[in-house]
Amino acid sequence: MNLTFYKFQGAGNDFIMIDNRELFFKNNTKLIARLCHRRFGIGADGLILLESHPDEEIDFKMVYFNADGNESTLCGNGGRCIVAFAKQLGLIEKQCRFLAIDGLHQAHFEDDLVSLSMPDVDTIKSYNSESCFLDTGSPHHIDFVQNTSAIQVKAEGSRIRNSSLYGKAGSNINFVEVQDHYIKIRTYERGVEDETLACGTGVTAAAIAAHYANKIDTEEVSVKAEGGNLAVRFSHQNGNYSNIQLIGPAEFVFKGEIKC
Ligand SMILES: N[C@H](CCC[C@H](N)C(=O)O)C(=O)O
Repeated sequence: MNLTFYKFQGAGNDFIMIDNRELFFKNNTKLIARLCHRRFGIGADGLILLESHPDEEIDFKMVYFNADGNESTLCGNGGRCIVAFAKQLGLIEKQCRFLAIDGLHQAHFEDDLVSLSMPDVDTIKSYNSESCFLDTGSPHHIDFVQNTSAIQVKAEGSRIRNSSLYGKAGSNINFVEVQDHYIKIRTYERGVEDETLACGTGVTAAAIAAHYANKIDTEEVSVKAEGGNLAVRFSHQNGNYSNIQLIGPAEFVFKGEIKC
């Protein structure tokens, strides 16, 4: 059987996109892991299905799988890429509403960037002044560091992710450096089990954590990831964060067919 797929990337976080409105592709952990494999497959951080939704007010449904083949929680960059994919398919124009595993999301285009609504954050667990945990649709551990370039992200990220701190479910691990007018981030991603060039829910978590820790005082934060620049906007009141938007590029790379 030949499978048609589209490859997209958002700040270097890359995904295999499949138009699954005919429900042709069935969830198969081994197959998804092979498709995401950088040598034996197409290669990607994750695979995303675009499916129809019965409610005409909802443009489509998003189903996300990590590179290990397992379905996972919200993918922020993947959410921005599926919006660009839906536009390329002619499903939407300038804005949309779609359903993901954590609920409804709105998205719109800002010039050639995609802005995605992210879930509210009202609980942040501070371990100390330089470390915390929060969930932005996916779980994120944040360590504030002096210099992200000096971090052995795969080794240190894997150690924390697999420690007793996060049990079997684990967490994504972010190393964040706060500069005057932006923050830098490097992320070890759960389910990829390696550093990715960007992580949308991680970028969102880093911006909110930096504001919560009084390391920044603006409600719009520029974030430099290894694979590109993103921005996070939010409203804040008494430790509650709402109207959160993740803004950044979401680009088509190529279309292909693969026997599977
Ligand atoms: N690996 C993450 C999901 C994808 C997150 C990332 N790709 C993003 O853009 O948010 C997890 O299992 O929690």
